[in-house]
Amino acid sequence: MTMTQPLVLPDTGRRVAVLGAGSWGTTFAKILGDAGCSVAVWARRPELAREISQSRRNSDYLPGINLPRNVAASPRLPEVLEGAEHVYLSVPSQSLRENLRIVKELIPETATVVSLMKGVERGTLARMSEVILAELGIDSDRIAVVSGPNLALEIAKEQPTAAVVSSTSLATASDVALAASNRYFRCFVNTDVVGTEFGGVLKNLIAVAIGIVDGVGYGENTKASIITRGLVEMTDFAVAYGALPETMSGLAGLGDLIATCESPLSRNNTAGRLLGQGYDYHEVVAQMNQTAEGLASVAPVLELAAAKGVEMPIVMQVAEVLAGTLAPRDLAPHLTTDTTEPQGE
Ligand SMILES: NC(=O)C1=CN([C@@H]2O[C@H](COP(=O)(O)OP(=O)(O)OC[C@H]3O[C@@H](n4cnc5c(N)ncnc54)[C@H](OP(=O)(O)O)[C@@H]3O)[C@@H](O)[C@H]2O)C=CC1
Ligand SMILES: O=C(CO)COP(=O)(O)O
Repeated sequence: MTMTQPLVLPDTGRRVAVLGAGSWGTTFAKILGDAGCSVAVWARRPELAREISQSRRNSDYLPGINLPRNVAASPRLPEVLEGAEHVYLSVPSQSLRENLRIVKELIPETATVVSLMKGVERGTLARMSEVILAELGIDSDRIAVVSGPNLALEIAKEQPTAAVVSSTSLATASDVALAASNRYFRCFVNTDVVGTEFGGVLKNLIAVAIGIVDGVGYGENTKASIITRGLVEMTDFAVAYGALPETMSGLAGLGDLIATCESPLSRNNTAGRLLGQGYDYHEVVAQMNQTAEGLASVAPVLELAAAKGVEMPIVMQVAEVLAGTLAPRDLAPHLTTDTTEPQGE
């Protein structure tokens, strides 16, 4: 049996930690490393930690991508978190709370905690920043979220991309944006945490709808109709929860909606396409070997929408397709809940 080596990092820049070595955690570690940070990654599987540290590769999630030398990984949380100024979280949303309970005592007292995730917790209906606040009990000014049109593999290939960093503290958002901006990744800042987080959650649901109609074989008119009406649903919902409408027409809303709905790299889009091709929910879950957050977020988003009286006919129909009560081919025409009356756009 090969022993896991201790974490060795060049002392070149500010020390940061990334928890989660999937496609986004690893890509974000590369972003931070290429921005000059010294990056410790937590990979729960020792063999993956070894590959990242020794070969500077993550062949499971980012085949063909080389990681910079200031990125190293370990399966041992204490050495990953030691001295971290920023802690970036990139595990599946539904597992965040249990993971925070494990790492709580290990997070340095003054560290900024940054969510890279795009989901809502089932049961509590909490956004990821709310789960962080509840579990860590830290000042909300020490929490930031990152969102935007950020398909991991494209960024890992260093294709120019923009993102939004949001925090209740503009100083915290700016500090994270500085740490995470490099020649191919540019971070903008805002203080609309609600809008920035919900943008990432909601576009996943519309991307599932797009995948469904794609799988059925419908064309561009159908998809453009769903994207456009989907943005209305996203905006109505987020604004009802206090988001600014301009956040939804920016990178974290429309920007991410376009990227996710257009790309076969999107796991949500892919899951939808499988549904549209006739696979049922369980078959789709079994075929996905990466996180498709939208599948778990549908129910909590519809609960949140109902609580504010927001109508979300597209998301509702995604839920029905997932439940097997609506045929995928019947999703597209029903862009409104009421077909007896003409509706304003
Ligand atoms: N991929 C992308 O393009 C983007 C993703 N995001 C968001 O980032 C978040 C993470 O997604 P992504 O990296 O893509 O997902 P992946 O499926 O690629 O990776 C998931 C990671 O979490 C680990 N993991 C799985 N289950 C658990 C658990 N119960 N406890 C601890 N760790 C666990 C996996 O470990 P193991 O390998 O051992 O299973 C893996 O390291 C999601 O919220 C997603 O929406 C945001 C922007 C872009
Ligand atoms: O959030 C993403 C792009 O911004 C990634 O989308 P998927 O999770 O659907 O792959």
